[in-house]
Amino acid sequence: MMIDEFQDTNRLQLEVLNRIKPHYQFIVGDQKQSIYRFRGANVRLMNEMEEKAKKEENAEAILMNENYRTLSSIIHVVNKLFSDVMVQERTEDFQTVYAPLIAHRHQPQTNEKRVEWMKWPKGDGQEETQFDQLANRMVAMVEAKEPIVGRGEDEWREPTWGDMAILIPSRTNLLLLEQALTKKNIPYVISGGIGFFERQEVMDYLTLIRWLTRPFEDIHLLALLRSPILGLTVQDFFQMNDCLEEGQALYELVYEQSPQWSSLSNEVQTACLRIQSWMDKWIPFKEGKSLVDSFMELFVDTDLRASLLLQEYGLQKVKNVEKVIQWMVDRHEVNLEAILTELDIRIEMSEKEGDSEVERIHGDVVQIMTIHASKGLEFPIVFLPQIERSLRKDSGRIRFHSKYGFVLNLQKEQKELGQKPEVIDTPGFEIVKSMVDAEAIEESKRLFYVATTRARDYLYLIGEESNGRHTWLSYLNKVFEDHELNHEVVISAAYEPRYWKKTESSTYSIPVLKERRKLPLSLTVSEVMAFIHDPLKYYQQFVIGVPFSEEVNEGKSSRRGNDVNPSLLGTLVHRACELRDYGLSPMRAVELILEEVDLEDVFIYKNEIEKIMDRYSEKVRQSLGTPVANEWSFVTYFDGVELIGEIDKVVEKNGQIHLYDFKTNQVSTRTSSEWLDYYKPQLYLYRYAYEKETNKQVATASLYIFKDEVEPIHTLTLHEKEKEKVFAALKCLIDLRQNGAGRKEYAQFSKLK
Ligand SMILES: Nc1ncnc2c1ncn2[C@@H]1O[C@H](COP(=O)(O)OP(=O)(O)OP(=O)(O)O)[C@@H](O)[C@H]1O
Repeated sequence: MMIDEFQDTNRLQLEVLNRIKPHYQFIVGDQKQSIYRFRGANVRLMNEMEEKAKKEENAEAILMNENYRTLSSIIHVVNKLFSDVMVQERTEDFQTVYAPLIAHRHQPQTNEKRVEWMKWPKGDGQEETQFDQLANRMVAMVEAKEPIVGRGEDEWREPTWGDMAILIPSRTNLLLLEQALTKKNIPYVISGGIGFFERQEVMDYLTLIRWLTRPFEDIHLLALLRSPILGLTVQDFFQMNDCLEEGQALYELVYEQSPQWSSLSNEVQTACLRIQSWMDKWIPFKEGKSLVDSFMELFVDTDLRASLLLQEYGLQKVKNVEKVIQWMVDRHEVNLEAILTELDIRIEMSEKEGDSEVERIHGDVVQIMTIHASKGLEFPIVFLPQIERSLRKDSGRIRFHSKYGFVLNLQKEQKELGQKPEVIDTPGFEIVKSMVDAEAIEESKRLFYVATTRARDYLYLIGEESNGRHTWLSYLNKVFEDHELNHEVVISAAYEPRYWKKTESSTYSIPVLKERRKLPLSLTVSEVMAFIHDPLKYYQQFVIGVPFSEEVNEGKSSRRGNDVNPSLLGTLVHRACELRDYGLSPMRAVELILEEVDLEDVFIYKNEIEKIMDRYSEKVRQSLGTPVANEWSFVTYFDGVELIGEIDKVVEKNGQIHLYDFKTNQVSTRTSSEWLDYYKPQLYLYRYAYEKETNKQVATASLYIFKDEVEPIHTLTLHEKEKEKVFAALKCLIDLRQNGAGRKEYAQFSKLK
């Protein structure tokens, strides 16, 4: 049995191994890289295993400290640093002994320094952050075409963006880093597994819950306005900003309909009104029937559920939100704040998860990932920011230790204001706490080791000057003084702001996290139709996912009294026509389809369907031709994008293929030729799809309008110009979607239409 990455094993896993009792075990691991303590990994096990192998007769421990990855001058620094930081001999079982690496890869010039350290001066009023400085340095490298990088020892070349990786200790300051890179036009991509809590729909729902707990806090209010639930753009925010009076809070503008509103666009006003209506209903938040019901109701009320269902994999997305709702309910916490606190801890944990199953990105872009995610990977140039970051200690007030049992330190609630709170404290608490802290410190050293050893050719470290203890910066400072590292490390000067000039040939747009999450684009034919007829409405419905309010109203009013639901009627008629094609009598066909659905007002539907079916007589059907397919559904490709649709009927007549799109509910508001005009783009797209997928030529594509008693068939007359226009519109739509265009861009198309 062979086991790799053994340093990340926990006791239970080891127990499983012991029970399997393999005849031969081959275990590989590196104590220095044990970084999954939060998930139960136990560095002691590797230590124990090593000791055992040394002692046992039929076992052997082999030290593998040859390094073929990293240039020798970096290895020298790493050796000096970690010989000092880690121990030479263990005094505690969770410590890591440092065995120096033996460098096998040598650089072209022996005395060239390959580790750089930027001591970023601390200053509150400073305009630049360490991330800006890091970005300047990156641009400088590409401009100056150094340091050269390579594989092995013989091939050397100039550095490119794709050679660089920024490894971050956590995602906390990711936004600052992204801003700095964007400002300098540096192309980048964020890699790493997207955890459950980072899914767009889950984040959107949580944005809603966060707002619910603190509706007057700008950050939560802004997040909600910006989320796809309300979908305001940055431009909208500028508009709101212009509108704000001095000293006025954002919530005052949003929650109070004032004369100021007249200078806000309709979109912003609508968003504010929607948020106000939620405010009236939901705040202060009271659990109604049950917490789960309230959470679900909120999901529905805000239209988030409906808008998810309209999206691709809609049902899956709804299930994901329901899962997070269940997760919150299962906390059994006293209030929303407490649930959110737990949630933040959970998210903080999952940030580290992602392991090394990170797909490598191809292309000339800088990669950003957490150090945990970089494990097992290597990059020519590694940038390590925030080395001043202090250790995050576990703040738990109740702990368990195998020797001391449960220990705790809890404050009782104050009986009266101003009274000193009573503390319940067990004697072992401080001892256990300091032991756990010591373990955390050791793990933090190992994380630093993992980060530095990802570099093949160059290592750049940056951190704000600080006096924090147990920080990576403090280790560097100490070793630097003790070992005169200045022969091996460049102490970097501050680089002036530099901007990468976007050249015309540069094809890389900056892929942001949101884009990486995007599923491959697929469009339905009816979606394309919606865009062609009203781009702005399309944006609202398909991009933001909010149904048009007037449409919602219309939909409701049209179902009043004895009216039938037109789309259901359409479906039923299609199905009945299909059954007719299979040879069923008209009566039997109608009977069967009505049995399939459970309808209250079945007679009204029956009546309507029969009226329509009368017109789809035997004679009519035969005149159409021999059926090839009913409801022929397709997924075809156009410009690399999926195009999805369904053709009601395909027939063959005199050796030629004809396509029909049945229209059962078109009423007298338009004439048949107006309907044809309206549906032309759809017929062009159907022709395209059928020909592309079957390699057969289509002779005609027609609408079959049931309510047109005189002449139900309306055939598309092909016009090259018209066809070009339809596909040009489709291209525009693809372009807008792929570039994440906002309301403004769609609005422009509305004007052009
Ligand atoms: N014998 C060798 N000769 C030349 N190159 C080698 C040799 N062995 C490994 N390498 C190269 O060294 C690099 C590191 O190898 P590998 O990923 O197997 O090491 P590792 O011990 O798993 O590293 P880590 O645990 O630090 O991630 C790779 O680029 C690999 O191609």
